[in-house]
Amino acid sequence: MIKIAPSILAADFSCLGQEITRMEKAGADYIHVDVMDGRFVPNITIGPPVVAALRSKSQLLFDVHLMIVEPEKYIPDFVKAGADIISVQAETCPHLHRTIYQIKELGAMACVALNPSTPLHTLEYVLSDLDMVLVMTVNPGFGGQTFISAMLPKIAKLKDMITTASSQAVIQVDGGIHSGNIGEIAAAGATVFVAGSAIFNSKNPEQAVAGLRRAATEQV
Ligand SMILES: O=C(CO)[C@@H](O)[C@H](O)COP(=O)(O)O
Ligand SMILES: [Fe+2]
Repeated sequence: MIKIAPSILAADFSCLGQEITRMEKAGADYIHVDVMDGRFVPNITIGPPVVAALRSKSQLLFDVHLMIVEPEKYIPDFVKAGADIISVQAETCPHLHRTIYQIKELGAMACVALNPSTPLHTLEYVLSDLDMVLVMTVNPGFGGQTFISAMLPKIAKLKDMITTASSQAVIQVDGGIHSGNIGEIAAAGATVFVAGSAIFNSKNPEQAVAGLRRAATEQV
């Protein structure tokens, strides 16, 4: 039930293929791919050709987090490249319902990400259409930031909204997750955990993944 998704933003970009294989061997469930455009966030990372090149390196689900403006222009390319889950930031989607259905019609799982300051009611009328909701627990753009603890009540409130809406959506969290805080985040209702620094900066990624999973599972 608990899913651990290493973010390759913290990987060695000179050998991303090997880094992904290393994460699969370490017991990861998903590979989290952060796509940044230098416009929605002040950082630039990778695009569909890199995702396509990495696709053959792992059987794991590719969880592609789009931190880009006008994501609807690029979603088909990312799905073609091998994305299994596409997350769009709600702040970039004036036609959010349409974008969610664009993702689903292309055969990928649809997720909407919310910045820390974006209210949950943005999702009120689309919650039952979603496979996952991503609560950003840092302001997007960089790895290695500190978890914003005000997101704990937000996660708990989202969990209630999902139950009330009889939605199948699971709650993902991303930013500043480590073995010391994952328990309380799981207790609030999250089940999918993105972790970059906590896994890639560890000397033993297998132990890091197992430790995160154990600490989260104990609280569910
Ligand atoms: O989307 C983002 C940042 O914008 C994340 O996926 C980070 O890459 C997570 O890194 P850590 O906070 O775990 O180091
Ligand atoms: Fe991310």
